[in-house]
Amino acid sequence: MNTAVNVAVVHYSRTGHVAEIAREIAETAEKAGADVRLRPVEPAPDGGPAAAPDDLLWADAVIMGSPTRFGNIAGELKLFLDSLGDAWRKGLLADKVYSAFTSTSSAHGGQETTLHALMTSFHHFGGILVPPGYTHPDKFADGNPYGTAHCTAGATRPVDDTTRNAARVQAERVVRFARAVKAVRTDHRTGKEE
Ligand SMILES: Cc1cc2nc3c(=O)[nH]c(=O)nc-3n(C[C@H](O)[C@H](O)[C@H](O)COP(=O)(O)O)c2cc1C
Repeated sequence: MNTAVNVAVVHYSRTGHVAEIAREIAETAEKAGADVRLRPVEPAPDGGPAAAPDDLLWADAVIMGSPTRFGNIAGELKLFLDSLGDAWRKGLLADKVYSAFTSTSSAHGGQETTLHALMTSFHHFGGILVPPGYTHPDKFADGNPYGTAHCTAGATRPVDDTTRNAARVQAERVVRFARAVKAVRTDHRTGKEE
C-alpha cells in the first residue's frame, strides 16, 4: 500500500533544537514518500510561511513539537492550538494521525509531561495517536516511548545522532500509519468514506 499522504510538521523553537528535530522529521517523512509542510508557528527567519489552520486541514498526519517550559508546552505553540477552535468545531481535525516531540534543558526536565500536554489536545481533536513506543532498537537508545525528546544539557548538547535516529523512527512510523488511517477515514460531516 503506497497511498499518497500529507504530513504537517508544526513546531515552535526559540533556540533551534526543536527546529532541528522538526527538519529531521520532515526530511524523513519526505524520504518515506509523504508530501510535507514544515511549519514553525511564527514566521521563519528565512521568510518561509508560518503554520496556519489550513496546514492541519491539508494534513493526513500532524507531528507537533515544542520546547518544554515548566513541564508544559511553549505559549507560542499554545496560541496556535487556540486558533484551531473553528476547525475543531467543524470536525476537521479528527481522524488524522498525531504525534509529538520536544526538547528540554535538563534530563527528565518535563519531557513526558510536555508530550502528554500536546496529546491532550490531540484527544480533543479526535486524533489517532501514533507514539513511537519501543518499536525499534533506536528507541532503547533515546528511551522515550512518548515521542522524540532531546536534552540540551543547558544548551551544551546539540541535537545528536541518538535524537536524530529517534526522530527518524517516529517520522517513518507516522507516515506508515497515516497511510493506513487515510484508507479508512470517513468524512465526519457526511459519515461517508473520503
Ligand atoms: C520559560 C522557560 C521555561 C523552561 N522550562 C524548562 C523545564 O521545565 N525543563 C527543562 O528541562 N527546560 C526548560 N526550559 C529550557 C528549554 O526547554 C530549552 O531551552 C529548550 O529545549 C530549547 O528548545 P529550542 O532550542 O527549540 O528553543 C525552559 C526555558 C524557558 C525559556
